[in-house]
Amino acid sequence: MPDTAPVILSDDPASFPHSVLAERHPALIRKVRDAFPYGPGEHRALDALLKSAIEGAIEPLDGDAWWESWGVDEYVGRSWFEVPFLWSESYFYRRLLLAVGYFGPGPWQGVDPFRPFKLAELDTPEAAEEIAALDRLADRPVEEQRKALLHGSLWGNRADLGFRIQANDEEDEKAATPELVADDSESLWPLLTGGTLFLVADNAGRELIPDLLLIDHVLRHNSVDRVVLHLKPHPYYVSDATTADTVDAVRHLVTTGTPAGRRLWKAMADGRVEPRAHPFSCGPLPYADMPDDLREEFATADLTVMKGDLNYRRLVGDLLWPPRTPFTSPTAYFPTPVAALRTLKSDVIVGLDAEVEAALVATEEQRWRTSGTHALIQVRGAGTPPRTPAHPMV
Ligand SMILES: O=P(O)(O)OC[C@H]1O[C@](O)(CO)[C@@H](O)[C@@H]1O
Repeated sequence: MPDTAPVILSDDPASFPHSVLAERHPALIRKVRDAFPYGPGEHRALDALLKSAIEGAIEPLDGDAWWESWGVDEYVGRSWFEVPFLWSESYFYRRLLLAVGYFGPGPWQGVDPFRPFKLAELDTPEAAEEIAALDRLADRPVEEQRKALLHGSLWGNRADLGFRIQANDEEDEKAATPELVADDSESLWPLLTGGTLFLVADNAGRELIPDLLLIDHVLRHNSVDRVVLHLKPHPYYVSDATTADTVDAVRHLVTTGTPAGRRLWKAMADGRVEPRAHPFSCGPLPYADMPDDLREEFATADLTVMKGDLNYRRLVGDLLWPPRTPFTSPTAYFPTPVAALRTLKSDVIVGLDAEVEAALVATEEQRWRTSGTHALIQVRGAGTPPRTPAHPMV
């Protein structure tokens, strides 16, 4: 199997990355503009960002030491579409926050432009049903509870706990298994037998609620001593969870009378659930390039669970790997056993069986890669020696 693969760019107008930059980003600027009564200065900055993102070039982020270390100077002057997709998407969110004055100083400093969307998610009937389903789950055998909670966390807002509990085993297989293109969950549970779990969170709202319920479960039933919850230090990719979003989610569980809410609140107070927010979590690079302090921190985990599509891209590299590349290969550098729970929303994929890939291509051509209708649970246990892979820059 190859050690590396082509970096995903956005320069092909027929590609998924191109549509993200050319269509989703402008639509997001419109949404944010409509959600707040920003003043003329912010509107002008958003206009300038829109123009730059579509027809302009990468500009310096003056005085930003992190972004300088992440290669901004190297890309200045190049089209957003010609630099790695992973890099340009992150750069977009940085520029968006700058445009709305998030980093201040000024009246909009610290005002999360995505907060209204994240809060709205907590008040949906689907979120209420998911919490209600927990009561019904409480009487089930622990194995059934953990499977339902794992799948609730995996599918985030798509396949709720209600669905998992109501379906009997046969229906469950029929409805869920074909959607899972890889399922290493049997290797996951033995890794969750004690010590420290690092969970690298993805989205707030209806994804974070099941993540928190899973955390509560492994603290109670899997002898996990401590969970380090990696969050974003500031708003990112619209719905990514920050500490403030986590507090909103735990408070929501408490105010809806969910017993897990009180337990999680207490676990945060006594340090068994510890939020972390490293600047690299909003960086535009793969985890293979993480700084030494973060690598050393991850190395203290007994297991790291990466949630979501973006974390997957950063874990294996945002590269066009042959889909049958073993998951163990591009993750071998990671300092701990690592698991990915991800719905497929971008072109990157590794660890597929030949038959699974053939069936997906036969029925959907390449749409399965980005449609969000498939998911995976992939695990690399202990025993694969860490190494430093080559992640090419463009
Ligand atoms: O929330 P998730 O699962 O990380 O998904 C984010 C994904 O959405 C996209 O930004 C596309 O909209 C992908 O590029 C990215 O990987």
